[in-house]
Amino acid sequence: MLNDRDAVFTRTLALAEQAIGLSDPNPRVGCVLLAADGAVIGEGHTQRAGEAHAEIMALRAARAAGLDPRGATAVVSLEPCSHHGRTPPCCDALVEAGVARVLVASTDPNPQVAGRGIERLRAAGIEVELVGGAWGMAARELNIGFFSRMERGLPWVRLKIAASLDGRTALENGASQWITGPEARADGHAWRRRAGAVLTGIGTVRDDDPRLDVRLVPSALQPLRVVVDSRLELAPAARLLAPPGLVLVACALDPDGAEQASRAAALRDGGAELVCLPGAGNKVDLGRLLQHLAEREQVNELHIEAGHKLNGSLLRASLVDELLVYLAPTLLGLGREMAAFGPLSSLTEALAFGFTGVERVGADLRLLARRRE
Ligand SMILES: NC(=O)C1=CN([C@@H]2O[C@H](COP(=O)(O)OP(=O)(O)OC[C@H]3O[C@@H](n4cnc5c(N)ncnc54)[C@H](OP(=O)(O)O)[C@@H]3O)[C@@H](O)[C@H]2O)C=CC1
Ligand SMILES: Nc1c(N[C@@H]2O[C@H](COP(=O)(O)O)[C@@H](O)[C@H]2O)[nH]c(=O)[nH]c1=O
Repeated sequence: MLNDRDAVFTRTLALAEQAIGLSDPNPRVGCVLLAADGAVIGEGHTQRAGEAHAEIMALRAARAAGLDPRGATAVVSLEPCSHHGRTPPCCDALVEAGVARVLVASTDPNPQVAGRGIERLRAAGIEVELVGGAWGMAARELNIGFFSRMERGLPWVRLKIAASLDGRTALENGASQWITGPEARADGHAWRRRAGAVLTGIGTVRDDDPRLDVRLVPSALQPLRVVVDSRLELAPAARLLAPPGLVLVACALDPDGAEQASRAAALRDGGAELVCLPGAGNKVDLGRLLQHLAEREQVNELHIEAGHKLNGSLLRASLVDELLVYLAPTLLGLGREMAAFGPLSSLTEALAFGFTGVERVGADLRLLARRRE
């Protein structure tokens, strides 16, 4: 029985959270169906892309329990879809089911459809309330990458760094495994799971031969692995070319040019996709790469685990929205910094972030900070 609005939206958002690592590139949405007395008659969340949305799952659950959704209130975290994508519109399903009222936490940020679902439901005689406020913000926060892709044509870029207390991410000789403890590393995988892609630089692949997959926490999906590799130096034997998941190599050379055609062929034979995005100084254009990831690969959240050079370039170009920093209670002295940029000539040039979270994870600290405009 959910009579209280906060309780019902808490449940709706908890359902939506269950779509993390499942529904990408579709948004994470939850739906609760309530009878007139507040009894929950069905609930659901978005499934894999191409499969049922939250509203359909909730209607199915009600019917499977022998309960009639006619006259019910549907509580949804995001406006029901009104268009034919890979599945038919949820609005039509709610209308056909005879739902009397719909409470919506947030509108859909997709400019082509925003507000249309609400209009369509109202046109069918359903009472619709756009609740917004704190619940609208919570629905948006859970889908921060989807909103970013729809509103800016860019993924939400989260840079993960594992560092010592004195800010070192590796020793001078490149050794870095491991600075943080097992709990922090598993937590890092939970953040990888939220992302449509994990991005790194060729320097990290050379030094660490990382896998960059999600394996320390369960996940239905694996993120795309992306390597910034201007000169196409990635070795076909690199571990990240092994399953699971796909790999995209971003280079600045024509991959089919005479000199690198055989290297390109070897990478393609290994299952990698290559994209040529040349920028200044014969390096990959990082801004165009982010656009490519949003537009072509439909990446909502981009998780970066790169070394100091690529981190520095991304930060300096204001391409990072959020920092996810794990701090280990150790000092490493001289070594590689978090991000190589500068030197700045004045403190007013500092890249400014605001802390949004701090938590102890095992023996380490996890800090979250967002870029200040
Ligand atoms: N503790 C931690 O959280 C982590 C630590 N590490 C450590 O970091 C070290 C590796 O660092 P690093 O060598 O800096 O590796 P990076 O992952 O930063 O890769 C460096 C490469 O990134 C590319 N790059 C940098 N800037 C640009 C730009 N503006 N445009 C396009 N491409 C760019 C360059 O590739 P190209 O030359 O092809 O243009 C450069 O060689 C290792 O010791 C590793 O263990 C790595 C990841 C995380
Ligand atoms: N050293 C370091 C991290 N390093 C990051 O993890 C990558 C290895 O990923 P994988 O091969 O999937 O296990 C490595 O290349 C680097 O990006 N991460 C952490 O949580 N803590 C650490 O101390």
